[in-house]
Amino acid sequence: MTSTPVIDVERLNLSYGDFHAVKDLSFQVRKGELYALLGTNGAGKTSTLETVEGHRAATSGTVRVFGQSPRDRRSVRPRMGIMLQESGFSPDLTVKESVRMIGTLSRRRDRVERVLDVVDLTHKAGTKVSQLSGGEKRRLDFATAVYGKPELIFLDEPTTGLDIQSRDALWDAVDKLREDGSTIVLTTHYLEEAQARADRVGLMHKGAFHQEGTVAELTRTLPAVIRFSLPAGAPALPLRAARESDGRVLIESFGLQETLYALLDWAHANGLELRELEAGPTRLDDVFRAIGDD
Ligand SMILES: Nc1ncnc2c1ncn2[C@@H]1O[C@H](COP(=O)(O)OP(=O)(O)OP(=O)(O)O)[C@@H](O)[C@H]1O
Repeated sequence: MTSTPVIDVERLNLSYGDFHAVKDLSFQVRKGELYALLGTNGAGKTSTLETVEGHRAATSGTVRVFGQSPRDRRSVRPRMGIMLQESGFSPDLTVKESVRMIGTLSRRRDRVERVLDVVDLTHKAGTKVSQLSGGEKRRLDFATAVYGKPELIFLDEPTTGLDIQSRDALWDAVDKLREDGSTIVLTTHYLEEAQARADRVGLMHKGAFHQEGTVAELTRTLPAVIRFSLPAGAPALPLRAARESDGRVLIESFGLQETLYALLDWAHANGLELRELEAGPTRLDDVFRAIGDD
């Protein structure tokens, strides 16, 4: 039996006065998935998520979370952890008091010490929020998502301002939550993080999905890219190529391996070095760039 999706959005519309911000949007997130809701600025991601989180009423359409309306806060809210871009902890509270407050507000059970350990703030337990660095504040925000290991977790730009060690630690913690069965909804402008971790991506533009699917499904629509520099006076290339503004050669290919064979054969036969050679599959960045202004 296929279980009820954790999130089920059907023909969601959101308007601000005359402005139609979200247009007939439908998507589902299944149990255990990491779903990345991505998009251009102003695409409608925040508006959509606020509705799914129960903070905003839909203009029309239906939103179900665990099969219920997210506006039914008493039953749905304790099951979701929301890491906002800023949690707004009181600056006068200590880190430990803030984490304890998450427990009171969320009505989930956990040990404050365990949560402090997960977000690596044990050594700052007695420090006031106002005295934390930007990265430490962000890790405290992350505690709202981790506390009580909720079934559904929203991560809004979770790694902004974090150094590489803290980023890795955050993703390790997310991986552990997923092993325990949590479902994750991620928004981020760090596309490489979504590329590496999302099971599926909903890519929004101007209130609707431009594309939705796995990363492979999204990137398959664009060719892979090969870049390199050639010495002056090199013979003409045997493949269709363009020149980038910095003079590097750019070749696009839907058959990366075959094209590379042809290119390397040609370079070898002509005794040429392809300097700064890069070749790789299309990335989510490229899919974003291809959205254009349509
Ligand atoms: N309270 C509001 N009143 C009027 N318009 C709004 C309001 N909130 C959002 N909008 C508009 O709705 C559109 C969608 O905004 P939203 O914040 O959902 O986009 P987003 O995808 O989260 O954007 P970003 O990546 O820039 O944060 C934007 O054009 C925005 O200007």
